[in-house]
Amino acid sequence: MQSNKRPPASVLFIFGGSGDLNYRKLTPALYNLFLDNWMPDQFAIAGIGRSAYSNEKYHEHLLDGVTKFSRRKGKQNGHWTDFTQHVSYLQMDGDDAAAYHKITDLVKEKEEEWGVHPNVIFYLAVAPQLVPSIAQKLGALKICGEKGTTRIVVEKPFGHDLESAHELNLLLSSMFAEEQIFRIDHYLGKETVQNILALRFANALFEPLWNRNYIDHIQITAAEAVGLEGRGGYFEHAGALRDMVQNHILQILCMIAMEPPVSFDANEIRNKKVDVLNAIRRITKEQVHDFAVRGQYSGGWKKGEKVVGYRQEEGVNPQSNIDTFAAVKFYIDNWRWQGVPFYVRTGKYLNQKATHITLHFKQAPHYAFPPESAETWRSNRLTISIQPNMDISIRFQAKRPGQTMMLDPVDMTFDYDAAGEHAPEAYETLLLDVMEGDATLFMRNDQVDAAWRVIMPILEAWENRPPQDFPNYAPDSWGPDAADALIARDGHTWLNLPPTP
Ligand SMILES: NC(=O)C1=CN([C@@H]2O[C@H](COP(=O)(O)OP(=O)(O)OC[C@H]3O[C@@H](n4cnc5c(N)ncnc54)[C@H](OP(=O)(O)O)[C@@H]3O)[C@@H](O)[C@H]2O)C=CC1
Ligand SMILES: O=C1O[C@H](COP(=O)(O)O)[C@@H](O)[C@H](O)[C@H]1O
Repeated sequence: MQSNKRPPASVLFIFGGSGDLNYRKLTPALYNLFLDNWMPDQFAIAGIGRSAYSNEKYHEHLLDGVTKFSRRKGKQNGHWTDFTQHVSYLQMDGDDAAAYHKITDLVKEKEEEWGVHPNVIFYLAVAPQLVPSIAQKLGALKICGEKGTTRIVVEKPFGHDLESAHELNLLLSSMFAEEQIFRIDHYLGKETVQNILALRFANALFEPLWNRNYIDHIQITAAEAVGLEGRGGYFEHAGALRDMVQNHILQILCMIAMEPPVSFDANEIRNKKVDVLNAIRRITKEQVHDFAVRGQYSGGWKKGEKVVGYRQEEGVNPQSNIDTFAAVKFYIDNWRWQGVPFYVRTGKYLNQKATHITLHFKQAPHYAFPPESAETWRSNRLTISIQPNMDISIRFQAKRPGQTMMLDPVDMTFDYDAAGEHAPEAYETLLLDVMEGDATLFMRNDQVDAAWRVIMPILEAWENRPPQDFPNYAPDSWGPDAADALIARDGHTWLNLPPTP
């Protein structure tokens, strides 16, 4: 094990300790931090839920999740028993104020055992409608007044729309200081997303090109091959625009479009990002059909397996108008990006899992080669692949070896995959940041509001005008035809990268 500068003593309460997110992501991440020697010397983790579990049964349940979902794929589970010495389960109803003494009792017990006052972290991995009720009860606990040492982590979606997000922000800030509130967006913890900052701001090479003078347009794709995975009840109240665009995709867009930060101070980075959100052109509800496309998958075949359509999924209204696909064209009205379209798209049951950003450069000002020398001469592009491929690739024209002047596009690629299973998962990075009190990769209240403001006209237009053509795309496709038309109107096509061999 390497020797790391580790966070101070911490007690972590996970509301939703019996839920899916903890099973698949949080506990595997915490166990990896433990194996990599990043957990504090003194720590305790308490999962909270109404379900009944003995500690022993709870550990078994969590180990199952670790074996299936950890990046280590079940390797090094030999240290599991050591880890579970720190993990317990508290059966309680988050709506029952009388049960909250269980929390203060555990903190007190650990304080006495360790002889220090620990960080107390409340991770709210529960449905969004439960968040206000739990937050209110936590706010009433005496330990929550202790600024700096008590933190609350709120999962996405943060609110349901601009108004509810605003209310939630008001509620949280009436009980916690801003530096105690960690609004999580797990995309910001991904290694390849963080690397966007390194690529842009540690290299002078790209800066002169990174603007409207050289960039023709930008595409961001966050395609998912999976469907609902049992989350119909949640998705029916969300939809792809809320689930992915309002948060993950707009955050990536901010990192691509933001101005260089003066320092890596949390507020400096967040200021630069919020400037981008505030500069995104507001469209009216009437303009929405020119800028946004929605889709919903039908039943069909997915990699040789028969799957049901969205409206037949469990927990879904058989007449549902919820979007499982969304594509939007954004403009950023500022000096750097005037006139450069940013096309973004996301969807469930698409042809493959692929998250990537491509910057398509303008054509060379004068092309002296014979027209037949190349298939296309607008082929300069920079691709940042976030997942599952993790690489950065520059495409340019090169002479085909031989006696004639024929050109071919070639790729120069940096493979981030080399770190393989050693690269930390997003939730590892973010949980460590919470324990250390570093909010750089978390959303500030004004960022959340600004992101909602960007998508509200689209949400409102979609809610008021039912789609006439749902379902409108087949599983294993790249979404509805209208999404191709959205970008084709401007003379472009979506870039679908070939799958990993
Ligand atoms: N799952 C995922 O991949 C992702 C989830 N998220 C977000 O994480 C949050 C949780 O999602 P997920 O884990 O999938 O949801 P689940 O439905 O799997 O889990 C919900 C959890 O909430 C608990 N719960 C419900 N009611 C109460 C109550 N009254 N008191 C105490 N606990 C309660 C449930 O426990 P019990 O029934 O035992 O009470 C359960 O542990 C959501 O906001 C979701 O959007 C974000 C990104 C990805
Ligand atoms: O937040 C969410 O993200 C996942 C996709 O996350 P990824 O890390 O696998 O790309 C998405 O499936 C889910 O619907 C959404 O809530």
